[in-house]
Amino acid sequence: MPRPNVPDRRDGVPLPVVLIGAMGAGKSRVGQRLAATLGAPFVDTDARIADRYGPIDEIFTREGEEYFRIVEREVVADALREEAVISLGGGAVLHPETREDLADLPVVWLQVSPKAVAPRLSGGNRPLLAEGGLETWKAILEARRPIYEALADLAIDTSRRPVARIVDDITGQLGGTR
Ligand SMILES: Nc1ncnc2c1ncn2[C@@H]1O[C@H](COP(=O)(O)OP(=O)(O)OP(=O)(O)O)[C@@H](O)[C@H]1O
Ligand SMILES: O=C(O)C1=C[C@@H](O)[C@@H](O)[C@H](O)C1
Ligand SMILES: [Mg+2]
Repeated sequence: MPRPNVPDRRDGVPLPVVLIGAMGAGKSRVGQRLAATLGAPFVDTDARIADRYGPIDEIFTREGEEYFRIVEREVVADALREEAVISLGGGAVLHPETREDLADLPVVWLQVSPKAVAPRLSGGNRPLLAEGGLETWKAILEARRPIYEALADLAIDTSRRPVARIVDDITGQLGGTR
């Protein structure tokens, strides 16, 4: 039976559907492609924060991470009410209210190995990786792994998979299952 707070389905995939995971796992890129495949709206909470408050690295520098998490929570809470594919920032799951919201929604955890993520991180502007690079990325992932694990309905390793295959996996595994 459909859940009351999962009001819509596209190709059998319940909406909203939420992508979580580490920096560079592919949440933005896979989310965009999944939304296009389903004909659903796409929301990237990092992009929305940047639209409303300016570049994320500048928010970190000017106001600090604690302030960023408050702003992020507001944007995430609004987004999770939309019938859309929603890609969260890597650390959005740190907020307890976001974890509560996600407990009732279909959540896909995109995973990636350190080896595969290294080249993906080279171009980005990620304030938490400004010092320590890949070692910092690994430490952040290990600290968050239990959270991602507890929230995920489906985990997909993106390390050596093209985006189209990942989207097929998601639609195949979530379609008609909830
Ligand atoms: N399956 C994939 N195979 C190869 N490259 C990929 C794959 N998925 C994403 N990428 C590339 O990796 C980089 C990071 O991807 P993306 O921005 O989607 O990650 P993200 O999870 O949204 O990261 P962040 O948390 O920093 O926003 C981009 O250059 C993207 O094109
Ligand atoms: O993993 C994180 O804590 C972050 C990931 C990015 O998506 C951004 O939300 C920001 O750079 C923080
Ligand atoms: Mg992203």
